Amino acid sequence: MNAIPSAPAVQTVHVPLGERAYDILIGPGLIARAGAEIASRLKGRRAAIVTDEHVAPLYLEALLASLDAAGIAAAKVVLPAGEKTKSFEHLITVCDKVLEARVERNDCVIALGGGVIGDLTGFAAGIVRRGVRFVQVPTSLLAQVDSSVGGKTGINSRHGKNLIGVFHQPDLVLADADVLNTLSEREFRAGYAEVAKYGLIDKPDFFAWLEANWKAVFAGGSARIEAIATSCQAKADVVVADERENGQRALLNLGHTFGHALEAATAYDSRRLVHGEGVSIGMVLAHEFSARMNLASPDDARRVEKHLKEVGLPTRMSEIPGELPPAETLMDAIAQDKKVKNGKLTFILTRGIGQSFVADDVPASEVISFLREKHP
Ligand SMILES: NC(=O)c1ccc[n+]([C@@H]2O[C@H](COP(=O)([O-])OP(=O)(O)OC[C@H]3O[C@@H](n4cnc5c(N)ncnc54)[C@H](O)[C@@H]3O)[C@@H](O)[C@H]2O)c1
Ligand SMILES: O=C(O)C(=O)C[C@@H](O)[C@H](O)[C@H](O)COP(=O)(O)O
Ligand SMILES: [Zn+2]
Repeated sequence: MNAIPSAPAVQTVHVPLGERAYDILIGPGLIARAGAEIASRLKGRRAAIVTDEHVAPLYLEALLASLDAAGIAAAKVVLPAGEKTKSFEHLITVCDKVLEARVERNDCVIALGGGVIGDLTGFAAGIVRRGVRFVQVPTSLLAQVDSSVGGKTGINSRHGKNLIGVFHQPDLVLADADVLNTLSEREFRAGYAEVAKYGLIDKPDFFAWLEANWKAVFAGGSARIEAIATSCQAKADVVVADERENGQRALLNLGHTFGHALEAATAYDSRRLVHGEGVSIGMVLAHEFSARMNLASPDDARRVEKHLKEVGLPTRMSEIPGELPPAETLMDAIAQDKKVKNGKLTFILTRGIGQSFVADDVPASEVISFLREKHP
């Protein structure tokens, strides 16, 4: 990693996916520029903005004004905030609103919000008229570093997390760093778990840089933009190599097999657990499980836990408020994971910091006895 640059400026990460290629712009003032950026890239002059009730009062007017100034007429839909919004009920609302607004294939649907709004809106954009243009304006750290990039969209099912959805790449991502100033500390930390994830997958230098510079990242300014851009570049590289997760894209799931099971076990109740917190606990579990399988040193798991704890993230299942179901129920959720092939479990395991790999055919018996140990 480089030293922290002095002045925050807009950085561009290009995602070279052939006819689905797009830019991710990261920096200050991008909501004010959104209309101009969209108008210069897309032919349509109509849009539908989807946002949530926390983000709407903060940024919707500014986005509408920017679109209006660029000659783009926009409809809007404001949904409840939180993970439970990733549901069929709200998908229907968004699809109806987009159709009512006569958004055509060359027009666009804009997600203004965190990963919940991005995943839901991207799914709607992928299925209305069999696919309309899609612009991500991510407003949470998690959405800026992860969910707005790569084209995974979807909703949750009673059978588990993100089980219904499509791949639908955005045409543009506008990550306005200024908006992170209104994000709660808890949500900022949750997004940070996904930032740390990139270091733990295959960027040990980035992880070490985060250990040294996390306070500057939390404080804002250039270090934050640097961390967001590094994360987006890391994700873009993986997505370009394996857009539809036939192999190595599964690395981006580090910590998620356990994390998603915990989200399902807490009924997607954000008072108990949010996605990034589940990923934080899941990444520690993945490192501990790797040590238990004699793949990595227990010191690596301790180092990961130390850093995540230091920034204030939960690292243990016991930190989740309220009762958790037994290990067997967590296993049921894990068995519904999309990485399961022919009934065999796939986990992202590690040989050390920044040395993650995709492990097919992980014995369920090992996982259940590990879970029983961790959650007696
Ligand atoms: N598609 C992908 O590749 C991908 C990647 C990672 C996570 N995800 C999904 O993303 C979701 C989590 O996203 P999230 O952490 O952004 O959650 P979220 O969308 O629920 O946002 C977190 C909270 O912050 C609020 N908020 C967002 N931006 C704000 C701002 N600027 N100021 C004040 N409040 C703001 C929201 O209203 C919400 O209450 C999960 O559903 C997860 O599965 C998807
Ligand atoms: O983009 C990906 O690929 C990821 O796995 C990123 C994850 O951080 C994200 O939570 C994603 O939604 C998980 O996907 P899923 O396929 O496990 O539902
Ligand atoms: Zn995630």
